[in-house]
Amino acid sequence: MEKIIEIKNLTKIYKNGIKALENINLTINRGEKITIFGPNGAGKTTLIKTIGMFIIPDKGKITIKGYNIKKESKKIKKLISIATSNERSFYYRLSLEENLNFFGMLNNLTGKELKKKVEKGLKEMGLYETRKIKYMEASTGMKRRLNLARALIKEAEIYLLDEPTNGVDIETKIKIYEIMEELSQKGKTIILASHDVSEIEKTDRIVVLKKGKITADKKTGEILEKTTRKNEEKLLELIK
Ligand SMILES: Nc1ncnc2c1ncn2[C@@H]1O[C@H](COP(=O)(O)OP(=O)(O)OP(=O)(O)O)[C@@H](O)[C@H]1O
Repeated sequence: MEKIIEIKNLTKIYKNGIKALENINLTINRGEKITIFGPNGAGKTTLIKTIGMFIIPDKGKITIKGYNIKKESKKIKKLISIATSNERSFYYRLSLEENLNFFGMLNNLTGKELKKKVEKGLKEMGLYETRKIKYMEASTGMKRRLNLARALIKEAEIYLLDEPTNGVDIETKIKIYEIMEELSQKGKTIILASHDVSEIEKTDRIVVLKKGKITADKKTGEILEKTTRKNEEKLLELIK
């Protein structure tokens, strides 16, 4: 298996003294679908954002496809696409469609390809009808879906998705799972931060974080049963 992400002795301490990540060691292979699972405040978002280069770690090393994130961030930017909640980097006065167009252009999409991808993204996320609404006038759910559409239209090798189906309706949820499956079929690596059983079931591996430390790393099938009934209890057992 080809290693795509290697994390060694990663530590992140916020200015308020909170150690959000402590000595994390993790290797992720190309094409894996993996969930970072843990209770509130465990460090999931911090880990996702550190891999996504939004957060600078205090200690440790991350390499992506052999590139060091400290020294070769430009190369890595092309390889990753990230969707986190509380996204602030949209233009408030632009419409949903204009925001996606702008982002597509930043990612070197032009002409027909840009148009096609933006349209597909809007349709997949159920935003086509409301595409002319200004970002500042969109509902929270629309903003979340736009955030996902933006992450999913980018041609990347690694998709980092922080609770991707949180706050979206069932139809969009199913669509997101379909897209995740499509990406996976193409050999893309997908990393989720999640509490959601149905989301976790779609991944192959579960890495459990507790108070900034990895406490378990298992194949999803080793933990969860095929029938989903008891799975919520099993996941709770892991973070007790
Ligand atoms: N910008 C920040 N400044 C200071 N402390 C922070 C900051 N962001 C997160 N923390 C703290 O770091 C710890 C890990 O937070 P993080 O958001 O990574 O956890 P999480 O597992 O994603 O939680 P949740 O499931 O609630 O989203 C928490 O104790 C949190 O309060």
